[in-house]
Amino acid sequence: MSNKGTIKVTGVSKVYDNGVVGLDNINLDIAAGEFVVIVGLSGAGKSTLLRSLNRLHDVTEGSIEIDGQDITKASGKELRNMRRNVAMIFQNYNLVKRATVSRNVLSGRVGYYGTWQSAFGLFTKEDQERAVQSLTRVNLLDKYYTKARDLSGGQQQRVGIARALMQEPAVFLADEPVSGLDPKTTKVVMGDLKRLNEEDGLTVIANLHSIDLALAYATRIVGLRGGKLVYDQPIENVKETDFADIYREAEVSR
Ligand SMILES: Nc1ncnc2c1ncn2[C@@H]1O[C@H](COP(=O)(O)OP(=O)(O)OP(=O)(O)O)[C@@H](O)[C@H]1O
Repeated sequence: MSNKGTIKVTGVSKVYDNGVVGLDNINLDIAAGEFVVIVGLSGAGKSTLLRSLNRLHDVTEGSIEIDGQDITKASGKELRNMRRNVAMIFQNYNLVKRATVSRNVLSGRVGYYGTWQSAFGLFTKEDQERAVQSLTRVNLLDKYYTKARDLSGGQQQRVGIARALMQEPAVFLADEPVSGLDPKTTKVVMGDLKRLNEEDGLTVIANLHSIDLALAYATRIVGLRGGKLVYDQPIENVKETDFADIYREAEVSR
């Protein structure tokens, strides 16, 4: 089996410019195809960890190997290639609201094009076909020509998933992907993520606020508190009572 989709976080700390410690010496080894849910109080460092994994921001210390390559040291073309491999969906979807669904989905492909090609929207036939396939996988092909702003929140998030799929990633980061969605829509979005995880072997790492969702979808649960990793167990070992400790206030005020 290839190691596509493995992540090795070693001694990672992140101190923001204002001195706030976002992450404090995180060590984490994730195998390809895991569905890791990160839980913890607001401010525990969950988003900081996700944003470090695709280098949306730099870390202060430590290394993050994706498929054996350290993304914290990569630059230029190498970094662009690594970023393609690590797709992300966001709490607020980050779609271009006035653009069509197809245009939003195709934009997931820009990492494969030069600047001028993507500026003029010169996407190849293959990529247009790829967009059709991505939308089909989230069951939204009928919205191909619809403007993103005319979709419900759940549909917008699924467009976000289709857009992320265009990168052909091995790793899928989901930063609170279902907050604000009703229970039924939440199930559809989480179901899409789980299906991609199981069918394509995508490594999924999701920040979630709901313990029930964490228990329902994760193969492994990681707990953060005050920027530190305080819990890391495969789902078989997780007891509901474990969460009380993860959700305890961090002792050190930051
Ligand atoms: N850009 C920033 N500049 C300074 N401090 C920041 C920045 N982003 C986050 N922080 C701080 O870093 C810590 C971790 O924040 P982070 O957003 O990672 O937490 P979180 O667990 O994702 O919280 P939430 O569940 O509310 O999204 C918090 O103390 C936060 O205030």
